[in-house]
Amino acid sequence: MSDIARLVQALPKAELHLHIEGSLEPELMFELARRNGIEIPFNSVEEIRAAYDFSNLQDFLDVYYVGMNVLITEADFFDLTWAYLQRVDAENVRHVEIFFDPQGHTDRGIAFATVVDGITRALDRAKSELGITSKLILCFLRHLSEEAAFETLEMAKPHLERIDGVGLDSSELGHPPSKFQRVFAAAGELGLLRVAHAGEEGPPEYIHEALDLLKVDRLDHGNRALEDGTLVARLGREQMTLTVCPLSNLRLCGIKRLEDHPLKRMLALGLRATVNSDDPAYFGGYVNDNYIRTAAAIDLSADEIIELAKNSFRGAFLPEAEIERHLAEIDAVVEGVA
Ligand code: HPA
Ligand SMILES: [Zn+2]
Repeated sequence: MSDIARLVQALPKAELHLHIEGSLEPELMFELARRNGIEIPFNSVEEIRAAYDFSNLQDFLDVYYVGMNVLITEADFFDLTWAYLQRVDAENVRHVEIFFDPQGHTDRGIAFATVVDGITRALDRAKSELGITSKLILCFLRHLSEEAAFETLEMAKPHLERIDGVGLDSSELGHPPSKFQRVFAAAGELGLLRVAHAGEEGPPEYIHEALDLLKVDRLDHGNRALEDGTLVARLGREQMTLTVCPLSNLRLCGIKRLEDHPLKRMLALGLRATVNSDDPAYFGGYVNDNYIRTAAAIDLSADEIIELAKNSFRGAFLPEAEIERHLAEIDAVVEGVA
């Protein structure tokens, strides 16, 4: 193992940008298709992997929504989530904030409760057996209507004890945050935290809207903020956490080569950037791979890697004392490694 890989493995980390449906590995997709008698347009695990050659976000989403059709029962959602949690436990991830896309399921006739019950059963087991803490974030699909988002928020109401926040994902271009201003306001009144994907493919204006209209507590991606100096200054001043996903950016062609990734520049500009996997089964790497491959490509120093791990806790929706405890753990690990 390289020195970088050893450091990344040793550091306690939080993952703040993970779509649980995007952790569906081809092997499990195949198994669930068989278990549930669902037809998928692939004949083998190799054929599934070969289809993961995307040229933009929409290209990926088209495959992602087909993949999630195999998720039917509470046990399926449990198995999916538990597989992810075991995987990141081995990478020394101590806290996760997981997105789920209820509309991808309820629109296929799956009960909202089936989805939440399966996911939360795995999260509870991770807490008791692995010591991994978690938050759960309901994402609205932005290519669908405001009305559909309100219906989804209504379905969530009996489950608010288990849902910590709302987010906004799916096709960004043509679906600005402003479309969801009212539903985010309603979610805020219910005491939910707010995040949104913005600036992944969309222009800086969408990031301004996420901040000003959706009143987000954290920003997902945010890469295109770098095109707008005023926005960069504001994000730095407010210490807004950006959940950056380098391998996702590469696979969805936001950058041509990982060497072109702006993560180092973001840190140098004083932005609170974090490293995350987004949809690890589709983008070729879990969180540690994102750290290690990016560090090698853009020459991140040990101090920058440590700062990224610290930022993952600073940006987490955890009580201040918990954050401080995780930061102290990182300091202790660094002392030990040094
Ligand atoms: O990377 C993503 N971007 C937008 N929506 C998504 N839904 C799952 N993954 C993504
Ligand atoms: Zn995402």
